[in-house]
Amino acid sequence: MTAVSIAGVTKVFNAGRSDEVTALSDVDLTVDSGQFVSLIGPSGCGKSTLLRLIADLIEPTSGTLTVAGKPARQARRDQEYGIAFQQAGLFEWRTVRRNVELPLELRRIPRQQRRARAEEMLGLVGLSDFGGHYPAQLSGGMQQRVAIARALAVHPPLLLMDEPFGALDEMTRERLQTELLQICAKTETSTVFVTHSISEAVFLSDKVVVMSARPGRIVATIDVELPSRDEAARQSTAYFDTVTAVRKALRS
Ligand SMILES: Nc1ncnc2c1ncn2[C@@H]1O[C@H](COP(=O)(O)OP(=O)(O)OP(=O)(O)O)[C@@H](O)[C@H]1O
Repeated sequence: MTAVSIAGVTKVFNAGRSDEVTALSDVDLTVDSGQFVSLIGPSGCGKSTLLRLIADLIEPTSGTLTVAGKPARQARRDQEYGIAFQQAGLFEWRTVRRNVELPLELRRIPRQQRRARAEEMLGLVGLSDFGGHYPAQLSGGMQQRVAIARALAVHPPLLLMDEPFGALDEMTRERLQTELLQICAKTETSTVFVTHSISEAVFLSDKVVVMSARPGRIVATIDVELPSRDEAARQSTAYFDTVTAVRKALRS
């Protein structure tokens, strides 16, 4: 099964005006079911634009884009994906539990079921004891885990993440990377992940998509084959070789 299929997608902002920008030009990309794919590239190369197109937050100027085999618009209606951005984007006046319940409320899932699902998700991200807290009472890393729990609450087959760990310190970031991989494996979720970090992209991904700017294009797609996805993998030759390959692709 294909989680995301993008063919010949171009996105022009402000077409016909003096501030016209071709953010993406003729992009092809396939994300297979269960795959973890990272998008990496210089600032302004269209990573977030591509993610927003998949999420149907904006429309392509040309080309086709399907999510779970459906047009992006239909996939959004069917809540085929969850989204987590760099800012956790939690509602400060809602408890952690009620933040996670929000997408279920929007789906009109009965209260008891909502509560049970929220507890399950909080367990998954290691925050079972914090359901009654408010976001301001949590650290940045914990808030990010709540955002991931919320994105996964409707059990979406696809997770879209835009630099979700960008604001965190290195240690927290590495811990969350390992947790995210475990969660994705457990829930069989496909993921499209935007990052500026080569090491993060390589550690997390089955496939790293390298982009260039003006206009945004895919310049290389690098498959990642690591012996494992635990801390030991960060010391493996395959890991260092792949980091070098991504760095070279970014430089060219
Ligand atoms: N709503 C918009 N209106 C006009 N131009 C836009 C809009 N959104 C993005 N752009 C332009 O499209 C290009 C790609 O932007 P995008 O945010 O996708 O890049 P990015 O790779 O995610 O960058 P960064 O790494 O800095 O977050 C940029 O030149 C940006 O100025």
